[in-house]
Amino acid sequence: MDTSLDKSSNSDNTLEDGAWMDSFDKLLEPRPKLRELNILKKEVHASFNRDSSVENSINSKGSDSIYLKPISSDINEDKCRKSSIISTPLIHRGINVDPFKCSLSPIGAWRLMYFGKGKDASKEEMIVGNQNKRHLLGPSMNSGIRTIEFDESARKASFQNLPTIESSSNSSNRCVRPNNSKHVCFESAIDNTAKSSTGRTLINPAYREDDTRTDVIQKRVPSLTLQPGKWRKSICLWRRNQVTKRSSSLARRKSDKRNSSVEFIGFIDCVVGKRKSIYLKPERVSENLPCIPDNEDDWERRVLKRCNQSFPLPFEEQYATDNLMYCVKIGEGAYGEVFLKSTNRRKTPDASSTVMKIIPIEGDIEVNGEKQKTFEEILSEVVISIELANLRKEIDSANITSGFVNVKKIACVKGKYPQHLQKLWESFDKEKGSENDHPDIFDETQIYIVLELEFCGKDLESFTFLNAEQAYFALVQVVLTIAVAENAYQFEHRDLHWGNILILNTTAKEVKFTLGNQTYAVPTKGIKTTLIDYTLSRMTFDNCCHYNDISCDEDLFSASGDYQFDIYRMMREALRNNWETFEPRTNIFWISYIISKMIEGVKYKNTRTKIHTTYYSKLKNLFEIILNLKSAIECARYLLDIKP
Ligand SMILES: Nc1ncnc2c1ncn2[C@@H]1O[C@H](COP(=O)(O)OP(=O)(O)OP(=O)(O)O)[C@@H](O)[C@H]1O
Repeated sequence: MDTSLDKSSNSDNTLEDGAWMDSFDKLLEPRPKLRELNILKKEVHASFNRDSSVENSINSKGSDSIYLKPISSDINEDKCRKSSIISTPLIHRGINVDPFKCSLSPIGAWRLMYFGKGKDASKEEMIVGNQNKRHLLGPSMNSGIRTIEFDESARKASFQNLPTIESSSNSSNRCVRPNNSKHVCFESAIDNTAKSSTGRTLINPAYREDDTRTDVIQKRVPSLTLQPGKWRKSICLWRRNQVTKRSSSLARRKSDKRNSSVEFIGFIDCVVGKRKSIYLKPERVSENLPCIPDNEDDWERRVLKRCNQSFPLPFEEQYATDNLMYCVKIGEGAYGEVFLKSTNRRKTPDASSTVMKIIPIEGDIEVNGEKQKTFEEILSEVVISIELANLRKEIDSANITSGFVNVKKIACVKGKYPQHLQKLWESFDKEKGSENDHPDIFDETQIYIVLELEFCGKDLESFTFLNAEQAYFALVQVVLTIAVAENAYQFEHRDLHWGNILILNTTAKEVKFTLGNQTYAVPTKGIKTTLIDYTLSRMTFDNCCHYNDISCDEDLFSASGDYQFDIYRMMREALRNNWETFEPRTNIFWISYIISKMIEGVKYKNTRTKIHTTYYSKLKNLFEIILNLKSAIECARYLLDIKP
């Protein structure tokens, strides 16, 4: 085997495909077929040995890797680098160049068998391409070979319900292929740990083998590696990328008579689930009826009522330049744009600033690769946002909290995107790069919902705590906030990752909560926490259950890269994939995740003090028992030491 590389004579310092193979290897070689399918990147190069493929997979920065890169950080990649390297580094083999340009390993995470064998080979590859588990082609962060068996009925089920993948950890690692089923073998993991962003590992007692809850873990096969925190945009981008690849590859294959019968199954229709609202009145529960008749005008009327309007107002007038003197774009989602309106010339955000989320709705054109939301779909988000914000108003004196983001105003506007907002969009694009469509795509008929929210500070991921005591009391605030909403509205947040907990410094000494008519004052320790983003949330309001049906979102349930992605699977298991069900344990799962982040993940200024050590131990002890609790209310009682 010739491993020599002449850097000077060839800028592409890679071996010829197949250079490392002997004749037997060549017989079994699946890669040309994979490349044809566009499953494997064309620029994947042969590795020196099988295990070095992991290096191959992590040395690329530029290619369209299955690792979804954050806009601003490489944490995920670094973490993979730390945890996945299993081979001899090139340097130890006396090679001082980096011949590997790809980020997707040809061998490492997958051990594909039965490719390229006999007449049926191409057919079989198509079926692999058809699997909803297509993204399993990613390098696993963990080790251990699993045998995965796909047959036709299992494949269908995988679109509807729980994963169809069965663990065969007790059986041999070899696949045996009966005539009528398709088998794919690849490396995967049964990961019973919570991984920190620093790459260290927290073992959660709930994941021990003897616990029935390990079913959750046994069933899942992590594959799509996501950046911890905000996942929606990454998953959307990844899906768009996959769809583009697949449609061009499908077009190619359609022109190929031999394979013309093979079709891909669409999979981008369920990006963040489907928002639903159903009646819970006893006589209507069994019918699962929508809260209001399926009449488009009625949905619009309801949204407008929530906006205190009877028709959409002109966008340009409502958000005129004069009202937006100190405005800047601060973020974006697949749903739309986020601007910050400050009250001072320096545009420094404070509690008087307003965050404006501008969401185009009802239009025919796709925005950021997505269909626009309808009045029907936006209604329940509007209702949840308003009612949770109203919990601060003491309307219901039994349950009071200011822990949910305050909604200053919701407006429904119509027209072209105002020029000055377009300019702010362009400045953001220039400085940070936007993945969204330019807002000049909207014409005068476009309708938008503008959510004006109180500015609530930095998210948990970027905040630096003084010490663990401050973090502990932040946790108490979060738990009480959820507990109050749980009590008032059977609320479950369902997506409480560290990007959705905001923290602002405060001079107030304490923050009050009323939970079931009892008022508690929690020390702030100088900070106030606020929860945002109810896209996946569930609540019962006015006999109506508002929830997001993500039962078919296989990609989200297959994601890995952080304990966060186990939580989606744990919720699915607890809810038996019926997302309208009230199951307050989902709140406990997220509290467990937040504690894990406070133990490993968040930043602390002073870690050498006694107070830090004391509260750090408290967090660790709490992490040990948290999954034994059944609701945020029970957790609040536990933290406040209240007897039930
Ligand atoms: N009330 C608020 N105060 C301060 N910052 C906010 C507030 N609401 C949102 N942000 C910030 O604005 C940015 C966009 O937030 P948002 O939650 O709407 O988008 P996202 O969650 O990234 O999108 P998606 O819902 O698609 O995941 C984030 O950086 C978030 O921290």
